[in-house]
Amino acid sequence: MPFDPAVIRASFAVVERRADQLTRYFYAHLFTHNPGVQELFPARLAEQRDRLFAALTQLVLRLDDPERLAGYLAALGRDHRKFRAAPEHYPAVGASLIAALRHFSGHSWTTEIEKAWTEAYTVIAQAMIDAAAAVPEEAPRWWEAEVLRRRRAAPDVVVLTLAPDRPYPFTAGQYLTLSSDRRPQVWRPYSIACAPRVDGSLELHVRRVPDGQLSTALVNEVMPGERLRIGPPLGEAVLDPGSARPLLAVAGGTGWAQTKALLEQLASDGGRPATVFLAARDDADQYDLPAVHALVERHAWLHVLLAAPADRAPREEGIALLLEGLRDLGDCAGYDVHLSGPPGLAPAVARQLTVQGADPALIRHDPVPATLNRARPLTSSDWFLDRRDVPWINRTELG
Ligand SMILES: NC(=O)C1=CN([C@@H]2O[C@H](COP(=O)(O)OP(=O)(O)OC[C@H]3O[C@@H](n4cnc5c(N)ncnc54)[C@H](O)[C@@H]3O)[C@@H](O)[C@H]2O)C=CC1
Repeated sequence: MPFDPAVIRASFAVVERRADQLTRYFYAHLFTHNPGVQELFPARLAEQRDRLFAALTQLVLRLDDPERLAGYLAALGRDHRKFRAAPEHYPAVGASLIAALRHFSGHSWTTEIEKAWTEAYTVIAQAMIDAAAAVPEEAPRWWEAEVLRRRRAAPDVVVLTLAPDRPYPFTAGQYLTLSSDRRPQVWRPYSIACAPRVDGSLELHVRRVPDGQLSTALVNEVMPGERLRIGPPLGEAVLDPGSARPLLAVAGGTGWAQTKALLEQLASDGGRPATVFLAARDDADQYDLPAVHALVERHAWLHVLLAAPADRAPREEGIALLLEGLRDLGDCAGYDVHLSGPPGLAPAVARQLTVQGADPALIRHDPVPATLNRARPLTSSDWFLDRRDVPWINRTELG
């Protein structure tokens, strides 16, 4: 690699806490210097800003692992075909990114850092451009998909069945990005909730989130017969194809979608011992129980444990209940572990299962959003103002 990953990482740590301002500055810079580009972006940029920084964080995390970096960049480059990103757009984005990094690094910005970022961005952009160019021109930039069925599974959750207009090759455990003309230019990721099917249809589980532009449209407005747009499949949290180890999956809320796909795939591969912890906010929030029961009845190798606190219990209670249930499992050595659910779940559960003997190299989950990495305090007063767990108190022992 022409640049030093350590220089990039150290410089990224300086701006990480200012992610919001940095990305705001980035887009302002990009739109000011490139009139017309703004049309490619959604009207409400707030969530888009978060996504840019999340992608940047994923890149920085992979800098030391050229193979994983290459895979990530190739998928990102192919995915950007759906935005009609062209090679000539990349220098403009690079210039605005470096301007933003420089602005928020203050005095710590040096010519050495600028050189490292410029070189890193050149490598990143070229890898994305090459990956996009390697896709045959006639290959779809996105797929049109008709909503075949829409089932309201809980007051704020719908299960959608989609029929893509062309074959949609994917591996169980992957996710896709989805867009609707009801919210132009807004693309959101959803795990595919099934293994590949003979009829080519796809299942998605969508929960309406507060202020969620697309999820609100999908849960409240979208009807069977309507057409949506889906981007190419993404994600690496798939089954290890060569593994004969037992599987341990932990799913929170609609994270069940990914687990369900993995279980269907295990079943079609002949099955192997699998234990699933399925956590919800309360009993009524276990939105897909008929499918869970059907899987358990059909497959003797499958064991599912449901974790749901009493109605309207505080969120912390749901988390505690899940972690307690996992603790009862005891030794977790030798499992393939799959985690899916809200952003905090994977780090918390991975930490606990590792203590219980799980091998960190066998734990898989989708990337955790960058917002979780922003907890690093800027100053000592920040540190005192932040609410945090006190690590030296074991709450369960106190109770
Ligand atoms: N592939 C994936 O990882 C997928 C992730 N998701 C994400 O899953 C989330 C689903 O949200 P909701 O359904 O609202 O779930 P939720 O926020 O209601 O959580 C469901 C349950 O998960 C457990 N949980 C939550 N936070 C935890 C933590 N920090 N540590 C340990 N356990 C925790 C609790 O038992 C909770 O009751 C969304 O953020 C969505 O983006 C959804 C689909 C697939």
